[in-house]
Amino acid sequence: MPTIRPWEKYREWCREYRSDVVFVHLPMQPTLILGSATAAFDLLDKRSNIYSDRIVSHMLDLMGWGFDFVFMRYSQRWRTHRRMFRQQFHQDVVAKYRPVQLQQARVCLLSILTSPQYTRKHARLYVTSTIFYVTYGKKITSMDDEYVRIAQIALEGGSIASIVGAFWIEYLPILRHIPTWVPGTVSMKTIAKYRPYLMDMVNKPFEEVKIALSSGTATPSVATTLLEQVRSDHEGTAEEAYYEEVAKNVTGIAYGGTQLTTSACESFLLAMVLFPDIQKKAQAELARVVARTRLPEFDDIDDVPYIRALVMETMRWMPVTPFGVPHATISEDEYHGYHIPKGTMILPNIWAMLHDPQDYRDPDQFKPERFIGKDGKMDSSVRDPTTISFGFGRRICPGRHFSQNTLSIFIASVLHVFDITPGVDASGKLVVLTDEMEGGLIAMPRTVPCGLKPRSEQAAHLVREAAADGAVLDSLLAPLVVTSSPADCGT
Ligand code: HEM
Repeated sequence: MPTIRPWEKYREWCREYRSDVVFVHLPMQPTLILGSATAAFDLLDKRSNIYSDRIVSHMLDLMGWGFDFVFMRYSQRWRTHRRMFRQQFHQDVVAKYRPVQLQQARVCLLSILTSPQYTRKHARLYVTSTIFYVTYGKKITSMDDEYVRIAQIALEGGSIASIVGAFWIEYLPILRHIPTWVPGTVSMKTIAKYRPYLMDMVNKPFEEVKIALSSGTATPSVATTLLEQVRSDHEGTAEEAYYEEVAKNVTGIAYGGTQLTTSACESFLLAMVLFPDIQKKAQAELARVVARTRLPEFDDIDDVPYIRALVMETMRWMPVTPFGVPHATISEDEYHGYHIPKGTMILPNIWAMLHDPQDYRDPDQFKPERFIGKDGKMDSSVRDPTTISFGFGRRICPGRHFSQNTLSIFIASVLHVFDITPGVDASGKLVVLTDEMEGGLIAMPRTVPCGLKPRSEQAAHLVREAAADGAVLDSLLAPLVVTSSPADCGT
């Protein structure tokens, strides 16, 4: 199986065989690639009762990812985890996290104003600090924070372990018994390297919240809500330990989504430089609706259709999970005359679906206009890319509402305050940007601009004022203190 930008190869195969489904005979792993939205909806949505399983990955399992219901088999254990997670992140609940998202977006504006050459780092910090605050009530002021570093390394391990076809252990599980000192045991060495970080990522912050809760000093968060709920429902029962573990697991999962949301923020920044006319149009809408005398709020988003379309186009143009998370069949099936065996891995080629010229003309162009009708309102006849980019059926991303809010307020805030240009690298050369993506399960733009300049003195003043007048209150306010790390301009 291709391991570098596999989504492009998968599309090639579908074109070569003139089919929107292509069957690949991997050793011991029948695999079906879905190349069109129709095939994905037909199978993963309409037949979700048999298409909602996951393939057991020996790499992920041995690394410790069994806690994460993203990778769990379709089972009662998965249902319990998903239900508990959903209680904290469904559409109506996520509105309560908006003040944190807004506050962090403004901290991010101040950081960009102070050191635009670190824009990529600031965007990462924005998404990360938001999720850490919401899940653990923990304030994160730097990407050098111990917990952030642990989580980043753990996720790097997850991303590497999930590359389809990259590790022999998936096909020869017996390899797990070969000691790591034997030359060539890449799988076991990779597992041994990342597992300790994963354990710390899940356990450490949760244990901290538990201690704080017992001493009455915990900041309200998803973790405290879940712990209190477990205590009220199960204290003293045989199930208490089990539900507490579920609470720990679902809280630990949320950080996984930060990589994806960060990638989406980065794609937006890149698109604004590669398509400068779109940037100007979006800024004009914000100037008209929000006016230059204040910063955007969540309530403004309903009144700026072009910005909403721009958020949708960001999710379409550079999908951050280009082939989603593979599903698996629970029983055998038939589709368009093809026999699909039980246990088949299903790879939805999300990237190809979102670049299908039949649904999205000139798919490589960044054109929010495609989602807006002649009346200036959202055109519901054009397929909303978020019905694809967040996956399908019973496994659809349960963090999507939270993530969309994080992305929308970032986009509106940055565009209202800054002109986005390529920027210069450490040697003073203009950054050369490309629309290439890199990564595996999670993809990101290879280059990100860092030339963000305040649109006016008034815009810069608004950002400083928001910081000074207490709209953003505490130490979170401090713009990222950049120490010795090199500028992350471009890459
Ligand atoms: C741009 C941001 C995001 C994108 C594009 C995205 C996309 C996806 C996709 C494609 C899946 C697999 C769905 C399937 O199996 O068909 C998924 C699953 C999941 N996502 Fe997201 N996601 C994002 C952000 C988040 C965030 C912020 C969170 C947490 C707050 C989150 C939590 C989850 C969880 C828990 C699952 C597993 C669902 C299951 O297997 O039942 N995601 N996401």
